[in-house]
Amino acid sequence: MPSVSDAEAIILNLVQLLNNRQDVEIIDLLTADGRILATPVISPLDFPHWDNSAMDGYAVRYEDVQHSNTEQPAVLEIVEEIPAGNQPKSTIQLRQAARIFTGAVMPVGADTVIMQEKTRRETNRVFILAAPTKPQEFVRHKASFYQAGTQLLPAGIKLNAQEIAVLAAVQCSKLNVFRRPRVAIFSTGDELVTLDKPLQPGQIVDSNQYALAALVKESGAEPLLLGIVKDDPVALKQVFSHAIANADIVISSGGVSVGDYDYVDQILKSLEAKIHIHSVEMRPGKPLTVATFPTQNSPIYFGLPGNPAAVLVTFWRFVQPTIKKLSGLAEGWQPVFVKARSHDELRSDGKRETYIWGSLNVVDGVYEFHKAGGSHSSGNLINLAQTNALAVLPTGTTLISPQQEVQILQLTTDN
Ligand SMILES: Nc1nc2c(c(=O)[nH]1)N[C@H]1C(S)=C(S)[C@@H](COP(=O)(O)OP(=O)(O)OC[C@H]3O[C@@H](n4cnc5c(N)ncnc54)[C@H](O)[C@@H]3O)O[C@H]1N2
Ligand code: MOO
Ligand SMILES: [Mg+2]
Repeated sequence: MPSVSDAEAIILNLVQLLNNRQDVEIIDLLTADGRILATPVISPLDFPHWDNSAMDGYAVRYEDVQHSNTEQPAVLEIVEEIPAGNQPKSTIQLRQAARIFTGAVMPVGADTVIMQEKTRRETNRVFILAAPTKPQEFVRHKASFYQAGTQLLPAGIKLNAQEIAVLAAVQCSKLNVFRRPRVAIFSTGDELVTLDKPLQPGQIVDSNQYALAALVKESGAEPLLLGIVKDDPVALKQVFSHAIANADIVISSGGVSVGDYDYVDQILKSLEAKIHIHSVEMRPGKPLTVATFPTQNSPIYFGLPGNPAAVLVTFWRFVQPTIKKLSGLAEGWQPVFVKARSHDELRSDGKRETYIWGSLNVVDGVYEFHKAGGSHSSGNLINLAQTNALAVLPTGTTLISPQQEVQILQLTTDN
């Protein structure tokens, strides 16, 4: 049975990245947040586009004001007023200044701006009450932030507000992003019903389908919901075939253990799948199955164990990084681990790497993990609500005492 880190390496090695030519769509900038840029962006514009003032004040020649102070202020003639958005008309000569405002174009001849708080004005003259600390003070020079023609944004980054602002500033209204990965999801089990049906004895709601749909969307992919499939090899094979043909990743839950009605293994064999993982040394999630198929562009198949907590834990640990890596993200698709102080005692039998759900908070600037109250059975989904972290006890560790340090998997979808 592979360890969790061996299983992770096997899985991430199976990922075929989306292609930056075929798997691209053109979208409007207003809908770009959260998408992954497929083509680098180069702009023909310099930033700033022209020399401009960083302050409301006066554009001057440094040589005129370098020795100014309150006792002996330089006195300059104001020859022009330049609000933002206007093109200056005059050239600033010796002992001249232009009234200027933040963001306005610097006039030719001036090289320095004096903020208005360091000046006194009398009609068309300005007294400079303090020398600038250096030549060119408060001038934002053309191309000092970004030079036209160089790479502005690389491919493979996730677009957030910062990048969208940059793209707007360079007038990029349409852009190439990777299409969202398609993830087929189905649940297996004769006991499962949709949530709108009255529950008969022995039946439960197929909550895994809802959990997985939300997880897939949070990871930036598009879920293809294939519903509930009975524990029937014929029906299962049909849904498997449809899923394989229509998705980049296929996820099923249930039916991967050793019970008489756990048919997944049998179906995979009949589809000539290559089974890469059959079980993992972890709790919950031991019977995780991972396979690929002998088709071109085979999706990666994840047979997640049916227990609701096992579904979430194995998704966070293995499926989410797989989706993110496949989606074109150049980096930052790996799970994020942090160290925290455990508020509670955490226990494991030490036989498998154990994931204990709870919440991660910052207390006095230090991460603190609180174990969720209630049962930590992998069949219990109730106390998973309101959690945001998993404490990880490696194989061989049986106890983490209160206040002891513990490794935490953060359950953020963003990074
Ligand atoms: N003899 C053994 N029995 C089990 C083993 C084992 O090693 N030997 N492993 C246990 C572990 S660990 C897990 S995890 C489960 C995995 O079971 P399956 O993947 O075969 O899943 P099922 O048997 O179909 O269901 C398990 C459990 O989860 C509930 N379930 C299933 N699907 C859903 C759904 N869509 N929504 C909500 N709940 C679901 C189902 O009713 C069962 O209670 O096997 C153990 N047994
Ligand atoms: O692998 Mo499990 O421990 O019941 O989820
Ligand atoms: Mg079973």
